[in-house]
Amino acid sequence: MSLSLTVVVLVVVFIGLVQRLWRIGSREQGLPPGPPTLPLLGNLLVFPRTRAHLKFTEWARSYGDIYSLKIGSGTAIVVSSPKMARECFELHGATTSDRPVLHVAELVYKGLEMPLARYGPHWRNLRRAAHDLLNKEACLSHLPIQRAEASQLMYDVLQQPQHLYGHIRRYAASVALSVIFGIHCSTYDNPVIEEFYECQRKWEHILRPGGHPPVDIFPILKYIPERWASWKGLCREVRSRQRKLYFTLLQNCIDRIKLDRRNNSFIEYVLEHEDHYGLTREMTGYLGLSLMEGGADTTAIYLQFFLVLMLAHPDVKARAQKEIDDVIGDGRSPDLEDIEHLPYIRALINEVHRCRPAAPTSIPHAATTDERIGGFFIPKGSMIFMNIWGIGRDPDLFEEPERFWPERFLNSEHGTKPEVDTTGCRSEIPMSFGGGRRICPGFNLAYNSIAMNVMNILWAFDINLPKDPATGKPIVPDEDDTTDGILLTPKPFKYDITPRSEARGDIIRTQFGAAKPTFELFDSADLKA
Ligand code: HEM
Repeated sequence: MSLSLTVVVLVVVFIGLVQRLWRIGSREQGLPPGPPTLPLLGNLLVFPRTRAHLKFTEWARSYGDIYSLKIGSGTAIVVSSPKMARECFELHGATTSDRPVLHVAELVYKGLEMPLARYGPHWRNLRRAAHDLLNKEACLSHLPIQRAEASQLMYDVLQQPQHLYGHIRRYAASVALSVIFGIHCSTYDNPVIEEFYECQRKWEHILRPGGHPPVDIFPILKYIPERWASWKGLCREVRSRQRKLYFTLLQNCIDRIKLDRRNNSFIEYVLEHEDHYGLTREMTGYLGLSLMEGGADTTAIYLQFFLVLMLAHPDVKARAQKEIDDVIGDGRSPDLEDIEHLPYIRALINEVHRCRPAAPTSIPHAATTDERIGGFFIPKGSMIFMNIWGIGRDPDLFEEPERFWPERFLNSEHGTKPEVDTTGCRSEIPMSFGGGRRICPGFNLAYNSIAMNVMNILWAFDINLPKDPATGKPIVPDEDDTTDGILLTPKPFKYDITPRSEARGDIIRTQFGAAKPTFELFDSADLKA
């Protein structure tokens, strides 16, 4: 080959390479529309690093209920209507139920935690076991401890109203610990509860924007030595602290079985049926961890938002309290069955879910094969977000979507405008629990906790805006003052909470006293304590 021919070949190869590289980051033929891309980077520079749900929702108004974002050569899909969510996660559930591989999650969980586990036999085994704990009938057997815990929450608020925030967090973690590991934690400063929330806090710190470099987009960053990568040390710390916590709780269950002192906790049951569920001991430990992580924070967040919304919307609170007074009165506190007779409070519960979903962009799913959804091409490996926040605020679906207005759920089962076609929506499960095969398995347990405590709080307490001592003006909480991340947690807020009557205070005290035998079963369960 002559020199000039070699040069021509090299130039052609070079141009070909440049063209290929240039195409990286651009939107492939057939993908859903989306914001304009840049060569190599795609939408990386505009991809929201904080409060992603707000930008996702703004883009949904421009690009529709399914749109795409390019992140380098990768693709993210955002789904923003109930109809598209159903098509994507239910009709195509066989191929859209995977999770994206996140390097930091691999370092902490090694693929064993259920919410982030890949779609496959390991996840299926965990999910099957979780279903046996959390299905509607199984949740009936958790009602005694849930009722006892709810009575403690009311009692704690009565005794120490200034620690409302901590009481709610204790309640949510202790219900999950009792049901899963058979351990009741009577105070917020209990070491198990403290360690649980501390591990959660550290994990959220790693996941926060800037908490680690974009290792999933630039895999070469994985090889940065640990002395220059503090996030790696933090991942190791979280992993070891979590293992210590959850495998100690697991050991407690093993010891109780050995001593024949079972208290019917879920993990005791799983330990005796590991073969049936196809679980190793390691997986059983991570099952307990997954359920704790999925169940405690989310329930606490819901109840905290409920209180913030009651403070900010006294008219709604007053209507809900009138309803509960008419049905329950002064002589007893509400019970779970009462919810059937309280349509306004049911509507209020749905409206809190709509306005303040705990996980506004859910946990991302991933596609295991090339798919066609909504008439568009969805490539294998795409990350798929369910934009729960955007769905709840779609003006085509909801009248005055920014308004906190429970009445919308009185007029229509789904809270949507009358002309909206809701065929196929799962009426019993609000969108804030995700969708498809990965839909939250804890819905029934969460629903019972939420219904009991919302009714109890409205019945027992008046929650009002406190006055600024300097100006005398009421301090209205900022509903948007939350942490940022997969979960949006309201920051501690100011409030005035008082019992609604002496008679109701007495009922709370009596009821808490009557709950003691239920707690005893779980209090004596911590063999190490
Ligand atoms: C208000 C309360 C709750 C909310 C808003 C909530 C919300 C969610 C959401 C949005 C997902 C992701 C669904 C998806 O990928 O499509 C999820 C998953 C999950 N939740 Fe919940 N959740 C709540 C309570 C609970 C409870 C009480 C438990 C268990 C005790 C629980 C355990 C889980 C687990 C294990 C997953 C992972 C499921 C999987 O990947 O297969 N959650 N939850």
